Amino acid sequence: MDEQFLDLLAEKYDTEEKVITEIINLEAISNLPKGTEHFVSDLHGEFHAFQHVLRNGSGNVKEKIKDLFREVWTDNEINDFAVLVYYPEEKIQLVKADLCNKQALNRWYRQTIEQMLKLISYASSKYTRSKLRKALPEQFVYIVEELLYKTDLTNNKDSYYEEIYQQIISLGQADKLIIGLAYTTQSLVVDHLHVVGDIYDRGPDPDKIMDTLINYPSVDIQWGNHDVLWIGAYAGSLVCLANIIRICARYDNLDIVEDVYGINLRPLLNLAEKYYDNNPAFRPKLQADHNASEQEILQITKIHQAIALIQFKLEIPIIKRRPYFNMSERLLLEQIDYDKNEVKIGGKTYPLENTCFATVNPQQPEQLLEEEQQVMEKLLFSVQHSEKLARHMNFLMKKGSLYLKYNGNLLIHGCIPLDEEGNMQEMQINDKTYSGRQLLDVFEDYLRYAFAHPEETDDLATDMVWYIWTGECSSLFGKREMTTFERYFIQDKETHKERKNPYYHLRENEEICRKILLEFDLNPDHGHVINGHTPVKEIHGENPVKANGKMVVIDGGFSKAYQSTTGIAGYTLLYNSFGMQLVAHKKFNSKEDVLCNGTDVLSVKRLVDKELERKLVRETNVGGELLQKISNLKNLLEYRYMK
Ligand SMILES: O=P(O)(O)OC[C@H]1O[C@](O)(COP(=O)(O)O)[C@@H](O)[C@@H]1O
Ligand SMILES: [Mn+2]
Repeated sequence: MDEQFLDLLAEKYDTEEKVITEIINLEAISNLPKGTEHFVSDLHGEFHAFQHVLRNGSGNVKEKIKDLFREVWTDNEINDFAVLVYYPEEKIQLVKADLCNKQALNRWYRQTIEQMLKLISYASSKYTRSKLRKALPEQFVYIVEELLYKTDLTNNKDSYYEEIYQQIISLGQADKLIIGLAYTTQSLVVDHLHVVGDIYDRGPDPDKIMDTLINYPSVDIQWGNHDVLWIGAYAGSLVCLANIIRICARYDNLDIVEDVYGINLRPLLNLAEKYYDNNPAFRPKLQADHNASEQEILQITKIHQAIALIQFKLEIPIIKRRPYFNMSERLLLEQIDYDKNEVKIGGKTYPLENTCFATVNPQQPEQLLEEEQQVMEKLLFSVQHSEKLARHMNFLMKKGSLYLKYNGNLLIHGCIPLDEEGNMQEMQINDKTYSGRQLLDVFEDYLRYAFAHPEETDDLATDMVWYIWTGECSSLFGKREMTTFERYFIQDKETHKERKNPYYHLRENEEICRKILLEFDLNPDHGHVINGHTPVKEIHGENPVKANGKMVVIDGGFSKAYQSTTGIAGYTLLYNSFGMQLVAHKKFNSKEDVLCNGTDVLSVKRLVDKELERKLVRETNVGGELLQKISNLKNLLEYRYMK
């Protein structure tokens, strides 16, 4: 082993005792049961529903409460306590309003603190003391440890412990302590979070989700196509930028762009007011509780058209300069007969409706008006100078990747592009052909390059980010085409269909999933492919667990806009030392509903896979790192101290 490396290591472990203590410590940790992984996907800006799933650990919190108190508590008591763990601040206020005098409240405090400690002790039983310490509310660590680790079998210290409880209450610290312990419990039931893509678009609060993730102790992200669109905009792709604004307009979410990220929409609005009018195809999809006035709706409708047309124009030169994107069928502005108001697609002619082509020059439809050009330049400047967006995009890059191999599983938002025979679909980029894992690695390299060079706006890397959003070989899109134009302007629903990659029917087949796992050097006997992206239509009997358990699809639709097609409000997945369980969530109404009615979103659990033997830390990704560290320390021991 490299002596220089060992010398460096010796600076930290400068006595034999220190080396030995660390080896013992790491060996012990690697023999603990593996921590619980929590998988979520397709959050689509639904911050409150996401918060709820995080706070209840996909049902894990309640499960632990039941394990402990099932024999002695009613269902109502269990629910009440669970709600206290999820939303401690609000629940304490409700309890206070309910209890009529101070004595009753103090009794409640006394018993609640003790119950919380029991729960924490149980939820932390597979972790080291040091890990638990880190999860405890900082200002109470000493007191809580004292109460958690009481070992006095002779009862000599009973009054000492009782005094601690009473002092906490009389010094007015009970609220703070209970709140802190509730958050400790939430963080103990899940060890690591995977977000399998699509944080952005459609719902109102992706920024709040990003802030939550930034503060989450242990998380990784597999980018979704919508996340890549935002990364692309920040990286200098004008067409990605037009797309994100179009989608925000469509879902009445322009506040995210304007108020949250501070991007000035005034120039775009001026342009929109000048060239566009009301148009039924471009009226925003409004949330049930919206309070937009007709005048505001009209403004959004105009912005929506202005930016959609800019998007369609911007696509043309990219499609032309990248023939291997194989997207010439999407040059639709060139296929329009502007006099007859018709378009030709796939040899067929369709009448157009709700058209708004005032800014289009039929001879050169790709040409932006000078005003449009200026609007886009200003928008891009604004986007690239938004501090908040920079923080969120940098985090997406740091914690994110196109796919992830983690504890034997393959996590990917969309698909592995395949041909009808189940071979890895090939894509030619410049003069080279790529497929499977190699293709995904190339995509990721381009995306990272584009992000690192935001000043380049028309290079291949930047175009490639847009391709990942919408190209047929993209592992995040997985469809032959995106029919945005047809959905706005053509009535015939046949044209709206987006043909899915063969992956989406082939993934039902176990052999295919095994082949994919092998492509990524994963063990097909133990691994699973975990996908988001396509809403699982439970109401039509679709099964999220496919290919004899090798494939799990967890997009059940956090996105409110899609809940009527899925019939539920999303799936999440838990993977603990005993195996994998899928959780189906019922629709989340509001935090207030949970607090007032004590009803949790009912979550139905289903076993996906059961480990024959309990899985230990040493068998995980993190365990691999620990074992490497142990081996380094053993080398150090020999090199430095055992001569
Ligand atoms: O539901 P909308 O807003 O019309 O969006 C539809 C578009 O979204 C997409 O489904 C992509 O978004 P998802 O990744 O959420 O599926 C496109 O394939 C489709 O054209
Ligand atoms: Mn998606």
